[in-house]
Amino acid sequence: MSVAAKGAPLLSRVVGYSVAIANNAGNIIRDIMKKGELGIVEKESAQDLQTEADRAAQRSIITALQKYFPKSTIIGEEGEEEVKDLSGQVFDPTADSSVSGITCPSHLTSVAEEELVIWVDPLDGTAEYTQAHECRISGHLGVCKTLGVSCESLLDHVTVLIGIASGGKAVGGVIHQPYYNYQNPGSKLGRTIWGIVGGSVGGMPLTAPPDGKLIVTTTRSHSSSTVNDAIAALSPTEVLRVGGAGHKVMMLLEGKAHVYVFASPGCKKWDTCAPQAVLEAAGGVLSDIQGKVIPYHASAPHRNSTGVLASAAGQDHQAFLTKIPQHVKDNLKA
Ligand SMILES: O=P(O)(O)O[C@H]1[C@H](O)[C@@H](O)[C@H](OP(=O)(O)O)[C@@H](O)[C@H]1O
Ligand SMILES: [Mg+2]
Ligand SMILES: [Mg+2]
Ligand SMILES: [Mg+2]
Repeated sequence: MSVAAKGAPLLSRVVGYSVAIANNAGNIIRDIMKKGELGIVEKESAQDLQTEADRAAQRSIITALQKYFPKSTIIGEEGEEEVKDLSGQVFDPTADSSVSGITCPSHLTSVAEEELVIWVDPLDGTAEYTQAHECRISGHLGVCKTLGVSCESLLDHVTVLIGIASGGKAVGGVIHQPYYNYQNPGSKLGRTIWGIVGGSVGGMPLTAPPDGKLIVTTTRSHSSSTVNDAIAALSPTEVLRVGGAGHKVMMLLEGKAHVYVFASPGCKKWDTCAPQAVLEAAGGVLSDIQGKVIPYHASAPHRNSTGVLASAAGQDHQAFLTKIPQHVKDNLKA
């Protein structure tokens, strides 16, 4: 059923419109990088930056969601003030009928707008976005001398996250990756995956990670002894250190990693709500490092102070949890 269809469940419409809204935010993010005026400001620290792309993407996402779902509660990473200066333009998602096949499980078909809490991360991977920009203005080509990876590849860590919660649970989500396909100049950039837990998932093919290996994906910029102890306890065959909470979960969905381990209080509800919903729609699991469900009520603390553990579909999440050392779990108390 098309999301525009009158009888479509509200949750299906929110997911369907959010795909178009996230794709539009991806255009804004790419345009600002192209113009090269990022307007970088520090938030809590020099490691916690915000760019004009974060602000403009958030304005476009939240004003559109507010217009079409005014009774829902919308929480964006970049706070209230970043939404105020409206240029009067509100993106219209209803014209985009590219999304089809969204199915909603019976227990979610009657969810009311007032029950929805929408967690928005307008640009996940700001550090990688700004580093790629720095590389460009300093004329780096190919492998970046300071980073040891190709500067352009950092752009692949950037995602736009729109997560939908009902009853404090992640139930729907959209992950847009604006620089997907950057390796093929001239090709269409960007891809978007969406899902409803217990319903359908779509937008990109799902691939299981390889047998006979255990590939862990984790932080590239917030390591600690606790983070590394948790990783070592799983005896991985490979560790991929990358940016972006959304990007790490995409790696689980496309078979590049078996598990995402982040034994640190670094990420927030807007980093995990959308990835959790899409991952669980695809058969995976996301919990905190103790194995507890992450709450997404409007009044939930924004910080995920007890870490993140996410397993690809078909992996034994409980077995991973059992291997996490007790001192790691003790270090990450709520
Ligand atoms: O939206 P941003 O601020 O880029 O989100 C951050 C997360 O908050 C942070 O936890 C992630 O840290 P790691 O790279 O160490 O996983 C960062 O990548 C972004 O997702
Ligand atoms: Mg984020
Ligand atoms: Mg962000
Ligand atoms: Mg941020």
